[in-house]
Amino acid sequence: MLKEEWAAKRALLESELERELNLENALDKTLAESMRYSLMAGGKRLRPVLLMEAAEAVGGRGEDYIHAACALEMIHTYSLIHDDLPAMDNDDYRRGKLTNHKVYGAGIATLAGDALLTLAFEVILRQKADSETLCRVIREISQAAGPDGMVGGQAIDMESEGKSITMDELRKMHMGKTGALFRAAIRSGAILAGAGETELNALTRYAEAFGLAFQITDDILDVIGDENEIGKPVGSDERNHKSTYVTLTSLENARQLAKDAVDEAVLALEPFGDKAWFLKELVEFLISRKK
Ligand SMILES: CC(C)=CCC/C(C)=C/COP(=O)(O)OP(=O)(O)O
Ligand SMILES: C=C(C)CCOP(=O)(O)OP(=O)(O)O
Repeated sequence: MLKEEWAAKRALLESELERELNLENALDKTLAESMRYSLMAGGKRLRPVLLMEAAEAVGGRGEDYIHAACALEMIHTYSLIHDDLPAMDNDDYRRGKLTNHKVYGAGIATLAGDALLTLAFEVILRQKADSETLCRVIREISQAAGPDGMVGGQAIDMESEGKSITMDELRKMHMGKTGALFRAAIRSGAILAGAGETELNALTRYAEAFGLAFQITDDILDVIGDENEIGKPVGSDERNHKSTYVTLTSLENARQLAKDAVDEAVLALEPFGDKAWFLKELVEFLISRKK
């Protein structure tokens, strides 16, 4: 069952992330607390779970890749802390709690993000794998997080506020801002578990469709979601004058685009049969999610 498997993988992550954040030996207690505040605030842990499940789809054991999985969640959490800062989206709530800068101030919040990003690369070095494979995975993740991936997409996002952009530009922005890390998560899990080129290509196709379905759903939830359930403000895209799949088309159209992306993702998994059951159920669940 999807929920049980997801919960089991999440539990493993929670305890490993907890172990990584050693408050007692921290050079600066406030910084360590602020990193912990956001990292342990209960996200869905989608990216690390995807990494582990991609490994399972190619016959590996997800648990064996826990360090790479933790590193991804640290990078994702850093990006959320920075995304919420006054200089970016200026949001007050995230993961059902006040945003990091609302509690610790913008300076410490910026440093907490920086620290999680750098810690991620120390943590991934704990991952057992032959050095060539590990270097390949670190390259996947750093490229996805960097200027030609997440950071680049975020820059396009900021520069597009208040402007009308085309569907093509929107897709390009999201492929960087959100899609790149999902893609790196899935590819990294597959690479670590020894996927061949054909398997890797199929999972990359799944990853790209997954990212698209996730983003369209995020845009839809920003319009019709329940603030208490999603743990962050709704209507923020409109307030920040952002183009989304909903504003560029319509709610109905956005729903259809999300469904098409799910179909594409499921199709990409066909060669894996039952081994990819979790990835299949997850993407199907994704478009009906409430948070
Ligand atoms: C380098 C940085 C800061 C990257 C941010 C990446 C990211 C996916 C932010 C959240 O996007 P969003 O603003 O669309 O989502 P939410 O509604 O969750 O804030
Ligand atoms: C990419 C976007 C839209 C930011 C939120 O990501 P998630 O929806 O995965 O957030 P958490 O569950 O990790 O809080």
